Amino acid sequence: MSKPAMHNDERPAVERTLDAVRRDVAEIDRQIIAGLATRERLAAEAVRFKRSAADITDLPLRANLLARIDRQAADAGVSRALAHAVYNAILDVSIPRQLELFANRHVEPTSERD
Ligand SMILES: O=C(O)C(=O)C[C@]1(C(=O)O)C=C[C@@H](O)C=C1
Repeated sequence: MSKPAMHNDERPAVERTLDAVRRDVAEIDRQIIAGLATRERLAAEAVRFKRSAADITDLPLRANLLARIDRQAADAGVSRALAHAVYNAILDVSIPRQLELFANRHVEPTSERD
């Protein structure tokens, strides 16, 4: 896409309204939330393949994920600080949730007669 022509004061010649910018931001937020919902479902699905809680809290797994995120952030021009803050926040919620699902999977159903 070509850049809009600039005035001498460096503002775009065709100025968008703040409302238009906010609508675009809201659409990006919708996509982020939709992606997070899909990610949560996939993380829950991954629990089925875990043999122990340690498979979920595995530090090399987290380190590999963050290394991949670093590369993707660099390619996209996103700062490492933002990418790490976002993904550490995701994992800080996602891992305890996976552990909870794992624990529930391993609870034997109690007998109705007990
Ligand atoms: O890749 C896995 O095995 C997962 O369980 C997914 C996932 C993730 O949310 O990205 C979950 C927790 C791990 O520490 C790292 C990866």
